[in-house]
Amino acid sequence: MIEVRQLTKRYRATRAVDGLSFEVKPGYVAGFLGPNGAGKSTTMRAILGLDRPTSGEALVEGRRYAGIRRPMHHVGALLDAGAVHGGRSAYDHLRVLARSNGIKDSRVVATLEQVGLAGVAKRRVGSLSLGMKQRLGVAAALLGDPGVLLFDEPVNGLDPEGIRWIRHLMRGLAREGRTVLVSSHLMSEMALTADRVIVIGRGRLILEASMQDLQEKFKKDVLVRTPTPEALVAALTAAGASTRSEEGALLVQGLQAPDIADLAARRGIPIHELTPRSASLEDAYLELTEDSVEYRTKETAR
Ligand SMILES: Nc1ncnc2c1ncn2[C@@H]1O[C@H](COP(=O)(O)OP(=O)(O)OP(=O)(O)O)[C@@H](O)[C@H]1O
Repeated sequence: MIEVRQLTKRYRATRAVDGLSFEVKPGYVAGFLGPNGAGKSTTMRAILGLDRPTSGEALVEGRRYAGIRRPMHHVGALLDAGAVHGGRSAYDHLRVLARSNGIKDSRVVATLEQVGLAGVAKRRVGSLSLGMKQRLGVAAALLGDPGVLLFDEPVNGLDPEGIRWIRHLMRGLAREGRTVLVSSHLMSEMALTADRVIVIGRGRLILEASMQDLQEKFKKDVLVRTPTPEALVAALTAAGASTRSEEGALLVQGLQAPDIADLAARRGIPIHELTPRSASLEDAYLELTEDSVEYRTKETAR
């Protein structure tokens, strides 16, 4: 479980995070979305005790990170996969981490297997490809078998095979009952991975919802074609729907497609096409974060 409560982090004049509250429960992958500079990394750093909140708090399994003894047993994170000591072997890199948290060497072997790096365990970290470094970062996060996992932009720079692997891994971790928080710029990526989304902009919460509710919320309208639009508009308006015309079709809001069909049938109005339309998730996301992006653009232009 992750609990972020009224979290604020200020850097001089910048409010990187501004009174942000949300929760992630075990058994779910939560997608953490927001435009550049929205405050995602700062929030994750606060959860991991790497940044001190100006006010508010971020708790992992009910405790502040700093108060957790041997934290790798409780929370694992993949932040910047490139930021590892290049001179050590993959095995030694993990062994140093493991020993600092009282984790047995046998666990190092097991996690190297789990992430598919057993064959390159003796290779220097510096010589590994970006995809392999990403897997090594994941191995480090999993070492202590933690209940909470944070991934900051894990698919950045990965090839399609690597992306599919990470997606699969995160879903599997949630299925095992772990709490997974993953940041991304891409709603389309999150649609394939996350059960819930937390969207932030300018350090504030814009939306926290299940992926299903988000899709429902952005159902746009129903496109209807009929040879007798006047009769249908009158019937729909009387039923409380709103309509507008576009390129020979009617766009109807306020009634679902089956209700429109039933209504038309009752009145003997012929229907030639009936198509429910929803905004793509990417469009929905852009609409949600539009204001925050504008704000940032103006701010940097100053
Ligand atoms: N150490 C710091 N010193 C000063 N300002 C900072 C620092 N870290 C972050 N910021 C500012 O805080 C804001 C939030 O940054 P943060 O990196 O958390 O956003 P983000 O959502 O992770 O962005 P991105 O998607 O680009 O990684 C930005 O305006 C950033 O410039």
